[in-house]
Amino acid sequence: MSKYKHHSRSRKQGDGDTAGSSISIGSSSDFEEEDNIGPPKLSNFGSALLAKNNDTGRNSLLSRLQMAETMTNPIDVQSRSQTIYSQTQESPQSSLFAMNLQRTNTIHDNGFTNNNRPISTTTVQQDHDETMNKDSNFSPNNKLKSMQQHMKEELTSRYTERRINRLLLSSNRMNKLGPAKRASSLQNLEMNEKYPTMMNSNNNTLDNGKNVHNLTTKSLSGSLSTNKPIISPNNTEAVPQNDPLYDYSKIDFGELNPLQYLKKKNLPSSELPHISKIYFEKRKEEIRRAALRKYSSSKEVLLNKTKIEKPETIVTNNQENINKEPKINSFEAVSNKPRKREALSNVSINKKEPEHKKTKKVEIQEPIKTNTYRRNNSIKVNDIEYERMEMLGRGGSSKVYKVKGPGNKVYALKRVIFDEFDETSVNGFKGEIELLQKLDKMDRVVHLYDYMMDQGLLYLIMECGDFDLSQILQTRMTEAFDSSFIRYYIKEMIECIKIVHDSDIVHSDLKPANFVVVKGKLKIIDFGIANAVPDHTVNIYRDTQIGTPNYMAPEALVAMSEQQQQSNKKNTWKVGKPSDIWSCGCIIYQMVYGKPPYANYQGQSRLLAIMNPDVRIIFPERSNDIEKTLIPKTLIELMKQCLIRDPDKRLTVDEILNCSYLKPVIVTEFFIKDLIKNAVIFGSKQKNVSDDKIEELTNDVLNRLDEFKM
Ligand SMILES: Nc1ncnc2c1ncn2[C@@H]1O[C@H](COP(=O)(O)OP(=O)(O)OP(=O)(O)O)[C@@H](O)[C@H]1O
Repeated sequence: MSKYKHHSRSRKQGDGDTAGSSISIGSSSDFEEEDNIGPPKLSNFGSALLAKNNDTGRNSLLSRLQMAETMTNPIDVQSRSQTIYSQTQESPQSSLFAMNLQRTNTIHDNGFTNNNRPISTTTVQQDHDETMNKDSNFSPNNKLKSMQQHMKEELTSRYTERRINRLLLSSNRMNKLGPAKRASSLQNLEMNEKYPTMMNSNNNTLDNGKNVHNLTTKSLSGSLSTNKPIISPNNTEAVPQNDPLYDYSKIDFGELNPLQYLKKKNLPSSELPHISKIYFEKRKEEIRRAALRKYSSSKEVLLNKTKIEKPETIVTNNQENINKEPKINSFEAVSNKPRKREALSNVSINKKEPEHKKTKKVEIQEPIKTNTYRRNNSIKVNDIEYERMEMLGRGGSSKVYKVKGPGNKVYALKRVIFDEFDETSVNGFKGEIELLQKLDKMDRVVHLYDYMMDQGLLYLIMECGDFDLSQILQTRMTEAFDSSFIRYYIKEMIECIKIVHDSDIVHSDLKPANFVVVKGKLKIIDFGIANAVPDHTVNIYRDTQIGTPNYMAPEALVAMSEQQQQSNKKNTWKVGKPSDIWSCGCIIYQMVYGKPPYANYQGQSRLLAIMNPDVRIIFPERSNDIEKTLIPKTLIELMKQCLIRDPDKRLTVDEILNCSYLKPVIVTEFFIKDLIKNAVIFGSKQKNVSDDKIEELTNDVLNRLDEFKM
């Protein structure tokens, strides 16, 4: 505020001064940039003093002397001197100007001379003459030139200092500039090299005198232009500036985080982003090394188990493998060649083997790194190129794409990311491939054409479906209850499960999304946590994954929860074919009422509700939609029979397929009339009809039904 006042005041005074109104020190092109970022400009009056009679627009004592000569009123002189005094408090240039005035011993801060004499033209002239006399070598012109030169240097020094200050504070921003801007910033820095002595002398005052940097001009510009380390005097360690070749191991953070390190080494806060970057680079490296160690040991274990033929490549290529990690977020594959046909021939499931001794036959083939293939939307799986068309869906750790293969044939490509170091998940996927292979000839299981497994990525090339059952149910949500639709899809679904159960496999994660319609037929697509049931065993114990809680059977959840409580035991739980029937019951329930039985419970309470026998499932008589259609009793009965808590009492797939809801008898009107007529005639002759007689009659009617079916 005061600055503004003085400034305007000097301007006003300068208004009457021809030089002051038109000349300013900032008018030179050299300083144009400073309009925005440089130090405050001199007042017009000060500018005039410095600039008048100088063709290049620079400072001139002559102008000051000339002005002093024109001043006849001492008060005028005093007020102008006060203005100068005020300026010395406000801006570096003004203070510089005052310094120069002091050097000449002519005008003192308060408008008085050193001897406390009021300033007058005579005083100025006198002092001037005295000065001239002290140094006989100094002609007035020489002195003026020398002063001009000195003031120019001082100004440049201050200007440079400010620039360096700013650059230090924004040095981290430099790194974010584009090449062009960075180059221009560096150009500005180059001038600093012209004044190394000045810069050295100003070093200690940088950064508000907090003694944080003490950089030399050379080290700064050098570091920024050549990416060499900045060296702090308090810090013997160097801070590399984006130097890719810099050995980060030189910096030892110890237990410190970047901020603590910064403080300990007394580095400026502007270095924090850079230090942090180095810190995280180091951390990343450490993690990589740890992963490498784990990778080596896991691979060794895996090799022993799966008898991989070329173990030496794993060991020798460890570093290489890590560097060539596939990018998991893109549709890219590390194209390896796992000799798929050989792998498939290895697939065989020995049902006789006890569960704990079961050996996985699908082997991970060592990658042959000659065949990497990436092109836009294309991917090669075992040397066959597929072009991505659209995404079909995604699962917990997978994405499924519709792709076009040789001869424009359409396939589903499932790309799964898994932890290659986690033996359980590796085995899980191998198990899924085995099951798909085992059921390959079956009509109700999606066909697996090819697969490729390597380095945490699994690719499955499968038969492509049009929709999955969850999508179908979703679109039906808004429509009224339709018994024919429900009957059709229950039948389709149970046909799929029958294939699985007949192969002594328990799926254990049945849900609508795991069925797709392929050319009008429902098929199972997913065997993520399925497993083969050993002979003569009803239930098997599964480890690893949990199914989808909405559709999970109570016994599976109870067993799992018991296992969890015994922390020393493995996290396993019991599933059997009846568990799949429960899941089917839940899916049928969703078809009828729009959501699975326990859908109204959320999270943990849903699991508890499923496990709790006191929480009974309600089977409303009418549908949930606006029409409130009466639900066929046979359908309600079917649901109830699937959702019995006792697994042994649940229906089997064959029983479901033969249930009266799925095998309804539709008769003609004539049949009903005939039946009633016969019943009345028979009743009129009989006083009482025994239960046995009714049973006999019923069977008779049923046996003749085929004749009367519509
Ligand atoms: N062969 C296929 N044809 C058409 N769509 C498919 C096919 N395979 C999968 N999808 C779609 O991709 C979705 C996810 O597939 P999938 O269930 O196999 O993944 P996932 O990782 O095993 O899922 P989750 O682990 O949740 O069961 C499916 O719900 C389906 O919509």
